[in-house]
Amino acid sequence: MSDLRQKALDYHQFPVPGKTAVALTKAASTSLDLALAYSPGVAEPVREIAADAADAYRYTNKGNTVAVITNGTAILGLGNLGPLAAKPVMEGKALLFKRFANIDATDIEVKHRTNEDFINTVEAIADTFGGINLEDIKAPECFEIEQELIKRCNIPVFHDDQHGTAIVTAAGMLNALEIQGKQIAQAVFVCMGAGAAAVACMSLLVKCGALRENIYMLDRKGVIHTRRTDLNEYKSLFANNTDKRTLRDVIQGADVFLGVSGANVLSAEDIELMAERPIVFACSNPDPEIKPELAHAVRKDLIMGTGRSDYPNQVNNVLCFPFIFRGALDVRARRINDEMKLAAVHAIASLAREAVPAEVLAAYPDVSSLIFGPEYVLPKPMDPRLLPRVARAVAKAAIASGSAQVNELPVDYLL
Ligand SMILES: O=C([O-])CC(=O)C(=O)O
Ligand SMILES: [Mg+2]
Repeated sequence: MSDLRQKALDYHQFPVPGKTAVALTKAASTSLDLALAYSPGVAEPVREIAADAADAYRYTNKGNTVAVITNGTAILGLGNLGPLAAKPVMEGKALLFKRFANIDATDIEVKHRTNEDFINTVEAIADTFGGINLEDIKAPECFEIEQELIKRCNIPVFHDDQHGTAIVTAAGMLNALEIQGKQIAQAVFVCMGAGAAAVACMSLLVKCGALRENIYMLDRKGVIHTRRTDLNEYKSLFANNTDKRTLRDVIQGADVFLGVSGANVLSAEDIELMAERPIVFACSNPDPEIKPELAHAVRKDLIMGTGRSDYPNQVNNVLCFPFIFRGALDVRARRINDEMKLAAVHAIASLAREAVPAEVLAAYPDVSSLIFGPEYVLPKPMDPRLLPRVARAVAKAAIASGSAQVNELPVDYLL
């Protein structure tokens, strides 16, 4: 592990500090180039945009940019370490936007006093960009911040830790349920954790057909039930009218455990109590709610996913955010709505059912085969089919649902 630590620090430090830089897309060698790029030529697009704001998409980089914005209050699973400490993660998201979807992302770390200050700051700069990816903002503030910014901005605002995570979780869950021979409307879910990812995952699974009364969500105080008086409005959405109070009470007979909480909170004895053919997504990073080795030792009929890249079935929002923004930007979507999110879920899920090209296998030399089944319920991040499939599905859904401002895709779009 200390080897990885030094490698990671060196990776970030050399040959230049950080992970991203600005590149020019136009010639800037001659005096004519400069006369076009800057004074006097630059005045022409200025006049066009002043007359019609939509021309910003035509004459500037707006339509291919995303701002990755945080306040550093919930950095990965590391906690509230402040905006500056979040910068490597935000640069990392920018790297992934560029690497997987050729989107130019800018990281922005905001220091603020009140939530209103944060919202005002983001609103004030939003028109610069084609979209806003909110990242690593703690619950429950993240809910209000996102909802308010969606209202105030004309571009998509998407809290990745809620919806990116939820979309990938739902895609993997639909596949895992099918492999285990379970119907989503009959499945009993235990969700350990009640933060941004938990609320978003369970809300999206309800939209995919899960029944609210079959969901038991737990926070630090235990099961979230209708007689609790300490719940915020987001947790209240999942208050179950039940006498069950503890993880042990609800895990008995459960079909699914989703962990978005902390390390080692699920025991082997808990897993033994689950229904036949259970599904466990233990997504806490870096240490899951239960180690896969321990879970498999007690249940041979289990499908297991984690947030980690060194086990099968990695549930990580990188399978979603570059591609959902690609599709949204390409049709100038005003919002990322439920139709677009569900289109992403189904595009990601269906890709895992198809044969994997040799280049994907080559990118994962440690795995011998990637065939739809208990060890492969989600595509791999390096799968080049993710970009065209997910972006196309999202763009089409944006057009069909009335969120797009460009209502036709080129016939060869992303082919
Ligand atoms: O960065 C990741 O790997 C996933 C993520 O958004 C988080 O943990 O906050
Ligand atoms: Mg995050």
